[in-house]
Amino acid sequence: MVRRLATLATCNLNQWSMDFEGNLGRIKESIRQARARGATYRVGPELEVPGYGCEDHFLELDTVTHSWEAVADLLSDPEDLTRGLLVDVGMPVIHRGVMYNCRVFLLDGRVLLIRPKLHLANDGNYRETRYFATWKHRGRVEPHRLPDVVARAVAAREARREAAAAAEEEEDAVAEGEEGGGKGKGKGGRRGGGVGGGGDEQGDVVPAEVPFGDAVLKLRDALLAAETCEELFTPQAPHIDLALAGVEVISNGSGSHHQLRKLDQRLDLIKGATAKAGGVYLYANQRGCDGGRLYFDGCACVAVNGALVAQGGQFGLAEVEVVTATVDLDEVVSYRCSISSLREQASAMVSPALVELDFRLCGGAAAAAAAAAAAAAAAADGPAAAAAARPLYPSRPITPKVLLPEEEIAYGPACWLWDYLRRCGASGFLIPLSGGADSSSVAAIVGAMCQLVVAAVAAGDPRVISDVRRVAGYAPDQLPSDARELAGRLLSCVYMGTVNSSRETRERARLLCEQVGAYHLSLSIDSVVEAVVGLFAAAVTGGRRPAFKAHGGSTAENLALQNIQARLRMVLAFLLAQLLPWARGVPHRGGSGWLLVLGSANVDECLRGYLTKYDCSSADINPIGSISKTDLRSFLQWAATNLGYPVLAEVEAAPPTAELEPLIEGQQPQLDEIDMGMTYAELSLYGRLRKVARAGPVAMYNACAAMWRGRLAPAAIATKVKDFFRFYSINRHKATVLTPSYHMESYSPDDNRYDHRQFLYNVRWPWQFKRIDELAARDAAAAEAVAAEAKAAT
Ligand SMILES: Nc1ncnc2c1ncn2[C@@H]1O[C@H](COP(=O)(O)OP(=O)(O)OC[C@H]2O[C@@H]([n+]3cccc(C(=O)O)c3)[C@H](O)[C@@H]2O)[C@@H](O)[C@H]1O
Ligand SMILES: Nc1ncnc2c1ncn2[C@@H]1O[C@H](COP(=O)(O)OP(=O)(O)OP(=O)(O)O)[C@@H](O)[C@H]1O
Ligand SMILES: NC(=O)CC[C@H](N)C(=O)O
Repeated sequence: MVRRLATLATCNLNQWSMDFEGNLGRIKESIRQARARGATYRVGPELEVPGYGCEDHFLELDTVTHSWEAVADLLSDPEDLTRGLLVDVGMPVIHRGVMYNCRVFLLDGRVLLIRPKLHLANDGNYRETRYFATWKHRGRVEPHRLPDVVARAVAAREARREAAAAAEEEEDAVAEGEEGGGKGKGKGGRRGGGVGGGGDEQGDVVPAEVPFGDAVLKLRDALLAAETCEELFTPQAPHIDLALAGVEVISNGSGSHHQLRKLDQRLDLIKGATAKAGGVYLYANQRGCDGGRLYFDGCACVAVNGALVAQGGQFGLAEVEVVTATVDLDEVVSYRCSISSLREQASAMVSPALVELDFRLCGGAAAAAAAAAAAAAAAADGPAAAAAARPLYPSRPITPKVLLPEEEIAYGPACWLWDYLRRCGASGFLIPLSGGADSSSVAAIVGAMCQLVVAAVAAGDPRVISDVRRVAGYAPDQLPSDARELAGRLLSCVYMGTVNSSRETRERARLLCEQVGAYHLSLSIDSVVEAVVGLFAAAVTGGRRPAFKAHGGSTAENLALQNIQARLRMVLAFLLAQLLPWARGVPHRGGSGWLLVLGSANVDECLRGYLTKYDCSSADINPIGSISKTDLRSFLQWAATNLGYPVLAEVEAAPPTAELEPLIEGQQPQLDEIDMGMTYAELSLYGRLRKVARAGPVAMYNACAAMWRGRLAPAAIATKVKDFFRFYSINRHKATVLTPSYHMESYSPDDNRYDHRQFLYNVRWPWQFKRIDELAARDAAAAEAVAAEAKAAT
């Protein structure tokens, strides 16, 4: 018996919002790779044509027009990339005056079906309902008129193919005499029975209209349908009805961002989708920084009947990564038939809207053509590729690869930084490096980036090679082979010490630069601080100088003297970023280049406001702005060994300090957790309760009281919660100017895109705090009553 075996392709693409040319190039490359592996279906990420993160650009009609232009280019591509390969791309489409987030199915130079998204993503960083509507006419298909640019492209391809066929016939006639030259010879013999596809050899008129709706593609040998990203996450996910309706292949083109420890959830959903109802599930995703704070973390994969059979990388520098699996569609039928309850539900299912298509996923003419293309590519590529083109066997289940959180912290931000650097025109990074945990983590992440770049160069990635040559200024015959050498070109760090700095932090900063390979400067900025304070005293107070608390000054003086050190560091950092390349004589595209200033405030200090507004926490971008101190500390431990920067273990072990107040007997008196009045562990808890668990002050008191019952008195818990809300609200204004950060943590307080709240509060919270006090009194009385009862019982 002939099994229904099909090779199907999905991919991770590093798209860049609004870069239509680059995006189309990457889409084409993924199609080429899918063809070379003999695939008959290729699915790409959500909105891959314009890029997922276009945001309000989606409101510009240009964005839709350019997307169609790109599709037209793809359909009429001289390589005929859609011949014999069902291509499924993501783009916005306007239908009857409404914009939808769509999948567009292409085959043989034609558009076959446009499938709009049914459930939009609108939580956290997602705002899809701002641009798109959901498709509400479930199970219905309507005609959609294609724009002229597409109709013309279809016609141009038809004309080209007809001309080629005529030329071929003429050649055959000349070579073989009049008996040769049968029509359609060697073309696979498909004939159009459905909409759009399959009629290309019959000289059909170009269809100006195509079906639009949540239809299933009824192929000659399989049923195939799409769901899009968020739909997988919904309680009534479309894949359930699709599977019950007998759809064997379900694809999901996604634009899904990285968040620490999130991959597990995504894989569970994908495996769960096919474990319950059987089927083949193909997941495609964007990968990289597409121009904003999010990092899309790829992980394209294929699951069959609850087991993962292929998985692409989560982080990586390759712009195009195609993942293929060979699947046995009969295994899907067999799996489903074996579950009685599934049979019962499936038999009650009403048929979905179908779009018929004369095309086979398995073994048919298209597959043969694809296999021939694969064999040809293999022959050209040598024995390894030839092996890949041998007869089909179903892909076997694999163990899902899920990275440690420490690895996610290293490689997600490292890849985000690489995308940002190569796309923004800078020649490297500048880090104001204090030798503390935060800025050291950022330096280590840049080191990890250099390691990834060197590995990609060694693997021969042409894109990385050309990017690194351009950004780091290598000569045409030169390439980086050592991550430390590359770091010496791309990373400059500056320690800006004062009399309040310790020898230890200065030394750790120096050592870290040595281990990473970064260019290092160590400065004393006392004279600059002195100049500014001196100016203030001369101009404002007639020579009376502010003093630190340790020297008898007030709180206001003490804070002002700290903040001026911190803010001057920011000014110096930007000056150095502008002029260091010039000072070092580094050639960069005819000039001397400039550096991106990296910030390193972590999520907890932003939440509490424990930072000086517009000091070095203000930078161009911040790779760790939404990572908690707790996670950063385990990252440092991991990186000391795994990235090969041993000094990070010492950095991690040192108590966090701002080093802004005078040393007392050579010791640093200012420790973060004491200064803040709360620990980083507590802050992390408050952060999660506030944002993830949506707790207001009273709900947070109740949650903490439940957690800390018996360990802390209710009044003490009430004080902690009130302290947190007081500091949070006093400092909320700082969140409005946070440096754009890689978004990694669900409790990020990033005011700009993610955590939308007011920034002027009544910091006494009179209503809420009174309620907390009442609850604390009630809890204390209850605890006393329990204790009294227990005492009476003994
Ligand atoms: N509601 C409001 N809306 C808009 N702006 C408001 C505002 N309230 C104050 N402001 C402005 O903000 C200023 C106060 O903020 P800012 O100047 O930052 O000063 P501030 O928050 O008072 O002090 C900075 C704090 O961060 C600590 N620090 C400093 C350096 C490093 C580290 C560390 O991370 O280790 C910590 C330092 O010890 C101190 O506790 C005010 O002078 C005012 O200009
Ligand atoms: N002595 C210094 N030299 C260079 N940069 C410094 C110095 N002190 C602070 N900075 C910069 O200012 C930022 C904010 O300073 P802060 O004292 O708040 O450090 P932090 O957020 O605790 O970070 P870290 O753990 O890196 O010290 C630091 O992350 C660092 O980039
Ligand atoms: N683009 C989307 O639909 C993404 C939404 C989804 N919840 C995710 O984070 O992956």
